[in-house]
Amino acid sequence: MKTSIATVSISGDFREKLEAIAAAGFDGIEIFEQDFIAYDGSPRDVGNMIRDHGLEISLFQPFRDFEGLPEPLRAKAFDRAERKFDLMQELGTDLVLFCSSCHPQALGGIDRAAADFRELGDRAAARGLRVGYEALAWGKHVNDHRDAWEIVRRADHPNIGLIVDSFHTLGRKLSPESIRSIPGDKIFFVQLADAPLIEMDLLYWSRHFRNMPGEGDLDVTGFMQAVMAAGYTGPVSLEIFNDQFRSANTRQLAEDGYRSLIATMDDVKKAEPTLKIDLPDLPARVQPKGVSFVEFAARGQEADTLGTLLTSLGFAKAAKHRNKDLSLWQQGDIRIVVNEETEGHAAHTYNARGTTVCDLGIEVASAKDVMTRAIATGAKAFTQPLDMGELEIPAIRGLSGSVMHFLDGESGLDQVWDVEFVKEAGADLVGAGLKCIDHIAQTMSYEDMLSWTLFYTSIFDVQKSPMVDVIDPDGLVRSQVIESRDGALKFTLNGADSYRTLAGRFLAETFGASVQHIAMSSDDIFATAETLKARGFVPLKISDNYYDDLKARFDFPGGLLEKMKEANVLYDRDEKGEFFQIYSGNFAGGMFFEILQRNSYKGFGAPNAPFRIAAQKRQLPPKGMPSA
Ligand SMILES: O=C(O)c1ccc(O)c(O)c1
Ligand SMILES: [Mg+2]
Repeated sequence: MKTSIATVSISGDFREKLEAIAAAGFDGIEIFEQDFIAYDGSPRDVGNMIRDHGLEISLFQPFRDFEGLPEPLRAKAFDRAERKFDLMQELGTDLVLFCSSCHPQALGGIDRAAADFRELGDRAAARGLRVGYEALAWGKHVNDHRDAWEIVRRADHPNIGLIVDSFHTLGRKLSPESIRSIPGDKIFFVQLADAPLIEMDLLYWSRHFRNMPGEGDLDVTGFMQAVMAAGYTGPVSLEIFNDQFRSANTRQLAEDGYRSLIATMDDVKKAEPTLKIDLPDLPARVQPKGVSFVEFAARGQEADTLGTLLTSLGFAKAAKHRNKDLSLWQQGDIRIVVNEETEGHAAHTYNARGTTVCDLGIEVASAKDVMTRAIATGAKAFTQPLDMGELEIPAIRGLSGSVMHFLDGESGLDQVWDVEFVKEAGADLVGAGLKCIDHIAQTMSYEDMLSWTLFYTSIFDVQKSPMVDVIDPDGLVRSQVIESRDGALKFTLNGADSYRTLAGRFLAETFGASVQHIAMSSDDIFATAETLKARGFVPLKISDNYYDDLKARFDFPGGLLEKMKEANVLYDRDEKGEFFQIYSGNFAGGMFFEILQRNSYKGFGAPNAPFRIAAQKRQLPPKGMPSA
């Protein structure tokens, strides 16, 4: 299976785009004419530059407003086509996309359009070129792939074929099923794009909001099943118009594109195993079992401060690594590793960002399967030299330099704590009732949210929630939940637009670190609060106004509101149950811990977020001063 991507899909100048597209693993590109025109180089040089990157030109596009014109416009359109045929031959590509006409003087009529394409087919054939016809969702007379196919069918010319584009079909809510009955060899090319479901003008939606398959709400997999069932054997190409992508990181976008294409085609293959798809068999998305460990990079005084905070939270230093400067802090099923090494990945992370989370360990059924799937979808394996007796725990680089390890029972990797660590004698493992990690909150720039979501949803069997807005006194933060079906693994992704928000300040102060807070669950938050108080833990102080408002919104059994106020507990309720939260103060440039109790409640306390953020901001030093 050949993969391709339209140059308009990603940011950068022409050369940067090519480098990123080639590095991400694509076989070819669609040259979007504007990108070519903006480039200062001859068509031959451009063609050679593309081939020097190991890429082929799978398509040249778009040619607009061709069919159905009255004379003399018609003759002019053919002349224009001949000029572009010249260009294609210089570039070295044999396929061009003609999109359905939006010309105000275009006359309708399927047979008129078919006749135009038949004549065009003769002219293309004389040069060994092929023309594909695409119905734009907003075309003047042709805006449905079924009509475009009827024109191609009646043109009845070997050099004239159809181009289908998932956006134009699915965006108009047309069923892709009719594509199944088109002869596969008459489909010359297929373009894929997803989009979030937003009610708006089709053209505007298409030109500004398309995104990578899997990032939006359209059934791109179902569309592609129909195309493959037709017997299509050509390249599968991405064509994304997105305002945000035009300014985002070029390499990241190209990697996202490749990841989305492979994951989508794998979905197509799994949904309809009888289809012929030339793609290696991949393990299915992996069912995560939970967070095995969270590793902080810290050093000296900062490591001591973190240790003091962990102690006040009920953790005990349970073990030390045999060879390395790693401490294991434990409580219930929660493991926090503090890495004070001065060489290697944690040390690099510490040097760049200060105390921060440098690694996550995820428990899975098969580490081998998750690695195979992650690597096939473009993730890079991460390795470090091992000392004697150390286990090789498979790992990949996540986004923004983070590292994710996979531990399983299958290969005994979950025994690492007994194999590599030595228990500390007399560690107080009674704790404060914290049982397990409920969720991990990652802060990122808003433009990186789709990349992270795609990263998780293409590897793990997880669902994404709709995005919600969280109001910070200094801006908006967008929040999205990524959650496994049974809730064993939950991430909340927070996207900051402005550096003035709490999330944005964290990004600025930690140079783009990712994990900002870790939420841990208790079965009895008030008992936990008592123990924590005795251990010297200082909760985030919540305003009295908050409790007055709670009193107005909910009926509480006698004494509960007072207990919450006393312990600075935040509260929420949904149709399933109740939710209690306590926050720690900030440490290390804006990180914090959350303690929570869920009584069947499914959410994350979103209504409390603005008040929690405001309280956290009161703790910060004045703007412009570094935080503790
Ligand atoms: O928005 C457009 O004009 C446009 C052009 C070419 C395409 O292939 C397409 O899907 C849309
Ligand atoms: Mg298209």
